Amino acid sequence: VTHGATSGYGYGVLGDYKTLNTYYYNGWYYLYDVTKPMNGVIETRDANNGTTQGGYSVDSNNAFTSSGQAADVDAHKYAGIVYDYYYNTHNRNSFDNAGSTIISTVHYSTNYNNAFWNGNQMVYGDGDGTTFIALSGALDVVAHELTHAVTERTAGLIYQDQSGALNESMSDVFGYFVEPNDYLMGEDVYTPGISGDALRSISDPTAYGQPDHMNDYYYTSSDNGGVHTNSGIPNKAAYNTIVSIGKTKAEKIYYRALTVYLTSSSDFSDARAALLSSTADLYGYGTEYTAVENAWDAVGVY
Ligand SMILES: O=C(O)[C@H](CCc1ccccc1)CC1(C(=O)N[C@@H](Cc2c[nH]c3ccccc23)C(=O)O)CCCC1
Ligand SMILES: [Ca+2]
Ligand SMILES: [Zn+2]
Repeated sequence: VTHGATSGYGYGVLGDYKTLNTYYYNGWYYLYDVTKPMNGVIETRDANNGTTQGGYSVDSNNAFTSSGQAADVDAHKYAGIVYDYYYNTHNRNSFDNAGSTIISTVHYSTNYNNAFWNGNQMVYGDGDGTTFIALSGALDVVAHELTHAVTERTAGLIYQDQSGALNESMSDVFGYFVEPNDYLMGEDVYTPGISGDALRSISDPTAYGQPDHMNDYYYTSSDNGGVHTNSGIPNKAAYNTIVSIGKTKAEKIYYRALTVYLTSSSDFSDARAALLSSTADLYGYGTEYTAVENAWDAVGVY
């Protein structure tokens, strides 16, 4: 066979073994996944501590087992898991619902304690080893970043003030829906020397300095009007909703609100209305509807 889909394996950022959808071509194995429906492709690249998109992550024997490959392994595996979540749960084919290739670049810059969606692709730093380890090592972070792409292609929530905090919240909330084993964000890659902490918590935003009520909205000019702080308020409302109606119904109303009702300038009150409309569409005006009303009442958003 000259080229084609292959199955490889590797070790992730936390040293865990995982199988990989790779692609063989001309003597090299690529982190290039062509197994998704409707030709959705996932490709992973390596910036080699530079700040370019980098070249394809490749290996000579389809075993991505070196320490330098761990970030590549997780970025690739987790992007595939997030693709599968959106396709299987919401029938969405990639971030644009048109099967666009999902591109990740790892080893971005040096000691880079962050990750981002740059409008075209995901980019992950390695962390400095104290504040963070390689950020693609957390499935909820990967889901957070890819959800920015979904939001951009749907509601288009402007990344400023309340619409920006909603944008942030959607990424944290879908980060939970993809990785529902805790209500924390980023715990797997944050402060390796400290256990049990995280970047944020949707069950208790105040644990990490975020407000969980409109009375404590943080007015600031930094961070696009405090989008990573004020997201605590809609995050808490989402937690309240999840606890009362369950994940399966909650993720349906959130996806419908994001793709049908929310717009670029939606504020918190618009989000309440969007979620209530979505709930009514899907489940009527019964217990689920009341639960969503209560969830937002509790954070002071009407
Ligand atoms: O996607 C996002 O919202 C964040 C993107 C941040 C960014 C934006 C523009 C250019 C570069 C970086 C990245 C994440 C984030 O929430 N970052 C926060 C918290 C944070 C991470 N690393 C930091 C270093 C210093 C200060 C704050 C941070 C932020 O940038 O505020 C999301 C999940 C994990 C990292
Ligand atoms: Ca988590
Ligand atoms: Zn974000």
